[in-house]
Amino acid sequence: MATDTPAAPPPRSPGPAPGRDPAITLVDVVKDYGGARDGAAVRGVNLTIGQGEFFSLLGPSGCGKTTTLRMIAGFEEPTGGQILLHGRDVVGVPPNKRDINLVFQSYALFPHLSVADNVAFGLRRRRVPKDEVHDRVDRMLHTVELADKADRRPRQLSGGQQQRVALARALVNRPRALLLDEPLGALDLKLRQSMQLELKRIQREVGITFVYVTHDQAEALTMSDRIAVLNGGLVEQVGSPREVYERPATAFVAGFIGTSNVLSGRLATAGPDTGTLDLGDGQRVTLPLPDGATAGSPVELTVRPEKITLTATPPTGHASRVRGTVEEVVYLGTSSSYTVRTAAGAEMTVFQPNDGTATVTPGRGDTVWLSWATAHSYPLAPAPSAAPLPAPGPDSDAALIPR
Ligand SMILES: Nc1ncnc2c1ncn2[C@@H]1O[C@H](COP(=O)(O)OP(=O)(O)OP(=O)(O)O)[C@@H](O)[C@H]1O
Repeated sequence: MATDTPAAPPPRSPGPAPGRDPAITLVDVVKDYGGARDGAAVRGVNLTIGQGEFFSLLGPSGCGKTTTLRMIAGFEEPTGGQILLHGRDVVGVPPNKRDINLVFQSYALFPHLSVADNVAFGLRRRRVPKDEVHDRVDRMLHTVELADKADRRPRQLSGGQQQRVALARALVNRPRALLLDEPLGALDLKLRQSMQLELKRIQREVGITFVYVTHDQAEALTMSDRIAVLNGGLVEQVGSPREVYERPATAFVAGFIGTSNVLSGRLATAGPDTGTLDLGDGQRVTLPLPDGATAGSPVELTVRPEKITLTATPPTGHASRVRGTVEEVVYLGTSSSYTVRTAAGAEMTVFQPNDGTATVTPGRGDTVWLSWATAHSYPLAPAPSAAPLPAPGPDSDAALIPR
């Protein structure tokens, strides 16, 4: 890993989704519960979530996903920054006045009520006319494909079906946005995967903005229009699933989403569009030139394991080529994973499809060459840091709260 700062940050796509009006905007949002040894839970988050977008907050445990969601819902107040719902600042507005619904992992259905009555509950409480309640519940149960289970009690349903009732109950109120906090966390893998596609279909059908919290990168990639990757209370990148996977902005994003190889060094040559790291012995790594980088600049880059080709002899044609020794081979069915120690001492992972196209199938201890195209080297930016808090004034407590 480089100790110096790499040359230039790649774009982080922080703006609103193209072609959509903003539904939820977070401006420099901070949440400090106080007393935490490692600082605030949320340290300055800026996001614009578009109307009708399926937007995920993705990150490891403790990165601030739930806190961010609860602040949007109004169950927590930020200690700094602004939260706008459809352009209106809602800091201080109670949850039931925000036109937003929240769905949790625990379904909290009423056990003594039928499925239909569970879904109708909120509408009846708001004294919506009887016929309208009937129509809306009926339509919603069709949307979640539970029309034939309308008279059942929750305990007579599977976990996935109960979660769909919870979803129908939230959606029947026609909130302007639905916030979902790991709603599939309690389901087994197969059911979770089918519910992911189901949720996506329902979201598309109802057209409501979904903000979805998950620590599961595969889940976020499957369902989202865009993903915000959080780490330590800060957003490291916002982008489409393809963008965050193919063009991770930081080493954290590259490592958190899928498997990646991170390499670093100083540019031997730079320009006009390509930079080269010279590893000696005929080995080199080429990359698209980061903005402002010149010969001698430190760079950090990532390359995905499936973009790398293995050969027994030095390859021709590919811009990047590195020699190494195979340390581990794992057969994964559709592909094999190779762990390779490079001549420079770095550990790299390579995936090769088991479809007959691989030119070599080396074993442990074999010398191999790794090669890939320049475009598959992606330059990384340093991790973001929290915006500095304003210095407190000499006699003002309020100055301690950045707002
Ligand atoms: N009510 C609270 N009081 C004090 N600290 C809190 C409170 N709620 C959360 N935290 C702390 O804030 C940080 C972020 O928590 P948060 O629940 O937002 O993370 P998360 O990303 O949702 O994690 P997980 O995936 O484990 O739910 C953690 O360090 C957590 O311990």
